[in-house]
Amino acid sequence: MEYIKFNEARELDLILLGRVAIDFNPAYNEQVKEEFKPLKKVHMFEKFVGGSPANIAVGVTRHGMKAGFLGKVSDDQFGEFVVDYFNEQGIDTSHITKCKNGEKLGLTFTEMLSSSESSILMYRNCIADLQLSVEDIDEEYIKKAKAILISGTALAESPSREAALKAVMLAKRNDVRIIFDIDYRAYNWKNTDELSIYYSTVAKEADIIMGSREEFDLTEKLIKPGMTDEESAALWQGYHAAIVVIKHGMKGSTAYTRDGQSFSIKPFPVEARKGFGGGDGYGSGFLYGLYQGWDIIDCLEFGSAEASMMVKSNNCSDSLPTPEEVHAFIKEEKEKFGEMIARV
Ligand SMILES: Nc1ncnc2c1ncn2[C@@H]1O[C@H](COP(=O)(O)OP(=O)(O)O)[C@@H](O)[C@H]1O
Ligand SMILES: O=C(O)C[C@@H](O)[C@H](O)C(=O)COP(=O)(O)O
Repeated sequence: MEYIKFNEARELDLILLGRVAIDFNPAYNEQVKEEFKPLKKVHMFEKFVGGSPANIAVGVTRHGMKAGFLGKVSDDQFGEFVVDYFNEQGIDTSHITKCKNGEKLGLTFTEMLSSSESSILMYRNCIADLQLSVEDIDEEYIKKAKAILISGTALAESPSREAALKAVMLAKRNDVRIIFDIDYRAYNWKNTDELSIYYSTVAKEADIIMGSREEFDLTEKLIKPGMTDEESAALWQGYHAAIVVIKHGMKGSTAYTRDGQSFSIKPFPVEARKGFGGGDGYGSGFLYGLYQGWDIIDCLEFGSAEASMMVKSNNCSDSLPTPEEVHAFIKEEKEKFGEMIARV
């Protein structure tokens, strides 16, 4: 069954709007192998493009999809690094603009303490990505896409907040599907009421909503706190959502479809290097499957496999796999652990 219809005539599969940053992760390669250790003890870091929507842009592009990015970068070498990297990947950068008042890209230092403990130290003062403004949102560009993905971080502050809401409104009137990745990062928000106001505004318009249980709780705070997954899915499907994906970390995740069905998947067991990057691998893989017209359970399996591959890796962007690599990973895991390893 087809749950979502994309306008096939559109040149871009997906425009992603929001956060792009720089990740500095403890170096880990054949020459320099930093073991798990506290951040203060790390001597060498590797630099990667980071930030959830930027990572998903890389992920879907590795899968052969055509993506564009709507965002703001710093007017310095880190900004150039992002644009160069995106160009090398084949991401359309025509609507990435430079900040004019010295705002800087966010810097993220990831601490990897053990396979189940990781955290991030963020430098986000005078931040570039939240400078995206309504002038940057061009209707002609939005019209080129089958769908737009809004990352919740973009709603944290003005002017980015209005830019994201404008993009949603223009998508709506131009037959562009809206994907809302709640992408909650506490450090961006002043209080949880604001968060519920803006998250729920976008969730009401979205065709697909993806988030963790905690993220749905935050979104629903001023509507009806304490809902079950089934109640949340029904709430958003009462607006526009055709698919609501609710994640419970290592316990697995479920996609609720508008016809009242639900499909669940578990993570593939791996030795994780960090918790970050799982959500972006999951999003990239799930959306790829959906664009291929696969059954929802296959989209979920693909997303879950890609998530597991990403938590195992040392970064959240550069290691995003090709479809062939994800298929090979799934095959290997099934040979080791059985056909139903991730399926519930
Ligand atoms: N330690 C792990 N091992 C395998 N898969 C994992 C692990 N941690 C997370 N994942 C996968 O990554 C997905 C997204 O992780 P989650 O923590 O829910 O989101 P986010 O990365 O957005 O915070 C999970 O649904 C799961 O499939
Ligand atoms: O920007 C961040 O919050 C952390 C980054 O290190 C990372 O690039 C990221 O965004 C990971 O997102 P996730 O896949 O949702 O964990």
